[in-house]
Parts: sequence; structure tokens; C-alpha cells
Amino acid sequence: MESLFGDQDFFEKQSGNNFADVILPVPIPRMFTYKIPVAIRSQIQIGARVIVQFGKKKVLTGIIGKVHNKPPQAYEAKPILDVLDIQPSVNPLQIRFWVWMASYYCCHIGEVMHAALPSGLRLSSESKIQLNPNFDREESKYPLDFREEKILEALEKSEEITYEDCEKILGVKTIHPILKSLVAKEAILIFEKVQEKYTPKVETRLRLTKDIAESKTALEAVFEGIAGKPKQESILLKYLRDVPVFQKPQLNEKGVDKATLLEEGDSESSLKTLIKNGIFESFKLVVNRLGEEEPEKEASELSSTQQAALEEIKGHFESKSTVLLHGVTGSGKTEIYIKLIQEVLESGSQVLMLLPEIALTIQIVSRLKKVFGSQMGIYHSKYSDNERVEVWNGVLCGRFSFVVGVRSSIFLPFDSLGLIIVDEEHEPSYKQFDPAPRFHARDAATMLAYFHQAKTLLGSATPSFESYFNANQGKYGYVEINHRFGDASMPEFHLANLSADRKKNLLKLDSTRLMREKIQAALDKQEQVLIFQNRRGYSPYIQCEDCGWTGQCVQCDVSLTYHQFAEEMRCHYCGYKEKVPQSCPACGSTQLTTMGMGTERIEESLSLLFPEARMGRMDLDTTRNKYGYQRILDEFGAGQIDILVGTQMITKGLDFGKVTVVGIWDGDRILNFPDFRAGERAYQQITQVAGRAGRREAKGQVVIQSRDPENDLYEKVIKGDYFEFFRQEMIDRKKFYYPPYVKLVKITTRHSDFKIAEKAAHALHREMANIAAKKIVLGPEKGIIARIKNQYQFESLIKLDRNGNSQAVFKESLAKILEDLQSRPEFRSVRWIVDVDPS
Ligand SMILES: Nc1ncnc2c1ncn2[C@@H]1O[C@H](COP(=O)(O)OP(=O)(O)OP(=O)(O)O)[C@@H](O)[C@H]1O
Ligand SMILES: [Zn+2]
Repeated sequence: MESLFGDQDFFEKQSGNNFADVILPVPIPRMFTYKIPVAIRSQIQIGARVIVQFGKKKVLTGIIGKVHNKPPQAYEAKPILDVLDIQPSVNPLQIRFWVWMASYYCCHIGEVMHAALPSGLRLSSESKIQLNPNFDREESKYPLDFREEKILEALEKSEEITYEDCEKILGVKTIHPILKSLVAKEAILIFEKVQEKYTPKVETRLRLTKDIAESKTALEAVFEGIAGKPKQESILLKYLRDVPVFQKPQLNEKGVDKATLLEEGDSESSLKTLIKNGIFESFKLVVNRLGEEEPEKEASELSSTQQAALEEIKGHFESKSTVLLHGVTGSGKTEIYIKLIQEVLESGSQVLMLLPEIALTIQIVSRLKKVFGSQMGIYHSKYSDNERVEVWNGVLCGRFSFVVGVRSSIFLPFDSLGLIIVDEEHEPSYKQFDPAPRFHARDAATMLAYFHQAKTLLGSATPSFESYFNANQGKYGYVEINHRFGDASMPEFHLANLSADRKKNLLKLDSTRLMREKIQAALDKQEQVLIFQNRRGYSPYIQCEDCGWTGQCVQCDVSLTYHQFAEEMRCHYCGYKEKVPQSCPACGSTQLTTMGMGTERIEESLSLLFPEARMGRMDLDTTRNKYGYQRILDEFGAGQIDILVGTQMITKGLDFGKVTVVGIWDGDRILNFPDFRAGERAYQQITQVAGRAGRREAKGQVVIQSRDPENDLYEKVIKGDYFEFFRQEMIDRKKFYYPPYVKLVKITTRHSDFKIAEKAAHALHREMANIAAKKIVLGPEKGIIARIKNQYQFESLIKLDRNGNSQAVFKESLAKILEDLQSRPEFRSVRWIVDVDPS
């Protein structure tokens, strides 16, 4: 990083530089050095998109990462062909951030670029075919067949054609051999054409022509002219109702959308006549998809506790760049964020607020939108690509000084961030698993803040142990709020013993008596209930009672999950699905039964137990479309659902006043997380779900069903002493070298052949043993799931010192080792996946 950015001249346009490092897109994803031709030197800027040649035939678009004066050693630099941007779409701070991310998370910078740019801005290319200008049909030594002739004829008519055109012309699917032959005969050239993918939204709008809009007499004349033509009259009257042209002439400038004008069934042909007669004129307008909204209300007055917390946060920011706000569920962290955001915006800096998932964004976003109106941009994964480009451009042009978004919003083109807030900072979904860059948005955000000289506020009711550790060490400022806003009190916990109820025959459809009583009590008072189960689908497995057969995925070593609604068994890893068999494929028995419980089945059971209750379900299956979450949450908020069953989607951030009972269907499932983080995760998950209960006057009740209610983890969660829990867990983490005492790197070796995968994993293991910077290398072991999508996988875990330097040394050596292994013929098709700070 130093070599790239240590020098001051990085940020300045230097006229004397002859070379540029260009970041190339996936699949090449690296930087290559190109020569800057004198003619375009003045247009070359960091972050500008340029067109370059790569290899013999490819023409690609890349982004300038650096300009300098050092020719490359290993190859001769080709010239940059053209510059696409006058105004760069990416700023130098972003490139600096990309470079950091690529080196920290061990991936290529082009992969970071790919993640960073919404696909509408992404660099893309499409192959086109043109006539070779040096080709002379008469002189050619090679005879052409009739198909080749046909292509050439087409090219004589139009300058360039696509592969698709060729397919149409010839009526065949495999045109590549024909084109290849034409290239060999030097008759055609194939080139890549850069395309802009983003399409602005254009509306056809209508307005009164100028003369009529400016003169009452002219308008009266028009009305006389169309007297007796009611259809035309109706359109004109409707327009004037929405657009009072004489009182507000500026509204006529903007006109109205044609579709809206005709919406009430007015006739298009009458409108055409009005246009033909010069009464209306039609024009095109680029509109923004995100709409305009003005702020509706002031921020709430802070309580004295909140005010004190705010002052404390600001106090810490004087000397520290990061502060952890540890406030119990319902303590009103959002209101504190709002005040802080307002102050930073007033000082002229930008603000970014990260949220882990869209499910969460809906409630918080609508609260924020009321205060910040249209200066706030929203960036999330369910947005269409064009909407994302508009947020991007909105940040670029200064329209959005504040953005709320999911993890990819750290890539937006901010140039002067003053504050980044990471809400629910403990959330595992901040980590990107696949593809690279496998970054953690919280950690990347603190780095981004550093580049901007901005502050970071991490907020949670159950901080991650990493952040809590940093706060304990004094690296982060620490602010605590330990009671809820207003009169709300913390919820009360109850453990319901599944085994005991089973023995006493009290279990009904897997619900304990206590669970049923609490739910009934809430329903009687018209209060609402949330039921949490960390497993979607109907029931995990279908099993043969006679031989024990269960359905397995054909591509992964996992059992298929039964989805009753579709009568299917699905793989939750690769999406593979098949119909439920009529009889056991192994022994032919028809005794197939379902095992275990998913959200779908719990919903069914509860509707049998409480037939009068209105049920709802929120999980991946019910929220696939863009407005899925919104619809369910709206219904719940409006009191149209009494019991909502859901996966972790319902655990976070939801703030519904009428929820008084939270049921955790299978507490033991939460405890059995196969990882050193099991305790931490269980504590966080239970506390967070429980935190949805009793957020107003009525006290919340939390029922946890368990076969093992004596487990002391339950006692600890119920006691709610986070520090004590942390302290105890840290003893083991320290003893066995786990984060936060060490840094982990996980390397997965993948291949479709078990033997090759195993051999490659062991080769890697041997090489890594020689790197001095690491503490311990564990593995390689077969992955927790040995095969996914027909790829066998082995995992190695490396533990590194926390000290930054030895991490860098390790990562550099690792890159060399992997490059070396990949170049061995036997391992050419092996894939290595490096995951830094896996979660
Ligand atoms: N100063 C205030 N004035 C009025 N209402 C407030 C104020 N502070 C908080 N509230 C209300 O209290 C409730 C809880 O606040 P909020 O959702 O911000 O809590 P939180 O700390 O984010 O909780 P969680 O961690 O569970 O998400 C909300 O309904 C919020 O509107
Ligand atoms: Zn599968």
C-alpha cells in the first residue's frame, strides 16, 4: 500500500507521467501497466474509465488506478486506446479503499471493482464483427462457402453486426466455426464493443404550448374551438385541474406524465388531436426513479439518558476514531443516531449508515426518511440495478449526503465522509461469503472511515466479541445504556421443558403447555406473538420408517429439506430440488415420515392449535419478491396478523409495540452451532429475539422450549450480564488461540475429483508450514460439508498474530505459494478460496 499511496503525487494529476496502471475487470481482475499516448495525456485521471487492448484480440474497459513513470519489467506496455470519462466515475479515495481491500482480503483488485460498481456502471464488452478493411474478395486466395458469403453480404450492408445477428442470418446456432474460418481467411475482424448499460428513466410528458399557457384569451379560444368535443374537453380540464397554468406557470414547464393524463380512461386519439392542433406539446424528460420527498417531522427529543449517551459518544470522538454504543434492546439507539447524523450533515460532511439486511431496513428506513427526506439515499440488494446507479450518481453529484444501506454501500463514491454508523454491528450477515472480496462490512467500514478521516459508531445490544474486546482494551470508546426507553422494562424469560412435557403427555404438535398458555394469554388481550425457528421449510427431512433412507442432494453431501407447500425436497446449498417420492427409493416402503420442524410446519401446527388466530410467516420462501418483507411487516404492524412465525429475519431491529410474547421454538438448535463462536452467537440470538417483546408499557414474556433447560448458557442469557459472559468465554478463546486473540484465515481447496482436491490441500499445507509469520496451521480437513455442487472441499485454518505486520507477511507469502501451486499442471483446475476473518 505504501508504494502506491505513500507518495503525495498520487492525488495530483501529473502531466509528466507516461504510464498508467489500469484495473481490468473479471475475469482478468488485475492491474496492468499501459502507455499513455501524448494525445490523451490531459484526459488521464485516476478513476477514469479507459479502453485498452488485452492480449491479441480483446478490447476491454478498465479504470485507471495509478499514473507513474515506471515502464513494466515483464512485458512491453501497450498504449491506452481511449478515455471514456471526462469526469471520473470513481474517486481516488475509492481506489485507495479497493487496493486496501484486495490486499487485506487476499483477492484481486478487479474482483473488488466488480463488487463495487453496480452492474449498470460495470465495465462490459460485447463482441462485434466487422469487415476487414484490408480484405479484397477478388484477390483472396481462399474460396468462401455460401454461409461465409452470406455473412460478408450482411457486412457490406451494415458496418458491424453481432453474434446474434449472424445466428439469425444463417439460421444456425453454432456460428463460431464459420466466424473462425472467416477470421482465418482475413475477411472479418472481431472486436469488443463497450456498452453503457445504465438506462435513464425517460417519461413522455405533455404540457400546454407556450402561447396558450401564457394567455387567458388564447385558452378561452381553445375551449370555444373544442366545444362539442367532450373527449378533448375532458383531457384539457383534467390537465388544468392538476396544473393551474396561470397561478403556477412553472408547473406547466414540467408538464405531466402522459400515462397519468390518460389514466382515467381518456382517449389517446383525442390527445393526439390536441397535440396535432398545437394545444398540447409532447416532450421527453429524464426523471429519477427514487422519487422526491420532503422531511415530514422533526427528530424526537432525546431522553436525558439518550442525551447523556450522545454527549459521551462525542466526547470519545475527540480522541478516538471508533466508538461502541452498547445499548440494550429498545433503548432508543436509533434516535441517538439521528441526532448525530444531523450534526455531521450540518457540518457539511457525508454520513453512511450500514444495516445488515433489508428486512431491518424497512422500519428504520421509514423512520429516518421522515426526518431526512430526500437528502437520504437508500441502497439495498433488492433494488433494481438502475435504481442503484441513481443512488451512486446521487452521491456523486451531492444530491445524497446521507445514505442508509446494506454492506455494498461502503463502495459508493463518497468523497468527504464524516461519520459511518454500523447498526447491529454484531450481525454475521455483514460478512460477504461469496464471491470475493470476502469482506466484513463493519471492519471495512472502519478502514473506509480512516481514509476519510471520519468517525465510526458501532451500535448493538449484543456487541460482537471482537468489538467488545477492542472497547475493553481502550482501542474503541465505549458507551453503555442499560435500560429501555420510556417506561418499558426488560422482558421476562421462561424455560419450557420439552422432555418433561413429553413424559407427562402434555406435548401437542411439539408445543409445551407453557408455550400454549403464554400464546393464548396474549391472544386474549389482542396482543401479538412472534415465534422464532432457525430453519425454513416444512420439516428438515423425509425419512423412510423402514430402512432409514433420507433424501440427499445429488450435488452436495447434505440432506434435502422438505417443503410441503410445493411437495418438494430442496437443497438449501445449491437449490437442487426434486418431487417427494411416493415410496422409498431404497426399499420401496410407503412409510415415509417427516422429521424435525421448519417454519412452515410450525405455522401449520399453530394454526391447528389456535384456529382463531391469524397467522403469518416470514422467511426466505415468503419474501422472495421485492415487496415481500414490506407486505408482511405492514400487515403485522396494522394488526392483521396475530402470530408471526419466522427465521432470523424476525430477530433484528423490529419494533412493534403490541408484541408481548416471543417464543423460541427450539432453543437447543441455537446452542448447537458448530464453531468456537457458539456461545457468543447463542447469547446474541436469544437476546435479540427476546428483545422484540414488551417494547412499550406491557411487560414482555419470552418462552424458550428446550430438551436441556439446565444448560447454563440459558441461565447466563437470562441473567443478561454480558460482561461476565464475555469474560468467561475469553478464557477459552485465549487458551485455544481463537479470535479476538488471533486472526483467522481459512483456505478452502476445491476440485471435482476427490483425490486431486485432497492432494492439492496437502501440498498447500506443506508449503504453508514454512511461512514464519503464522502461529498455527490446522487441517486440511474435509469441509463440514464434504461436497457442494459436485466439488469436494478441504479446509485449512491458519491462526495469525494480531500484529498487523506479520499478517501482511503471511498474506504475501500465501499469494506466492498459491500462484506457484496453481501453475503446476496437476493443480491447474483446482480452486483455492481464501477467506480472511471467516465468520
Ligand atoms: N427520544 C425518543 N422519543 C420518542 N420515542 C423514542 C425515543 N427514543 C426511542 N423511542 C422509541 O422507543 C422505541 C425503541 O427505540 P429503538 O428502536 O431506537 O431501539 P433500539 O435501541 O434500536 O433497539 P434494538 O436494539 O432492539 O433495535 C422505538 O419505538 C422508538 O421510536
Ligand atoms: Zn445441493
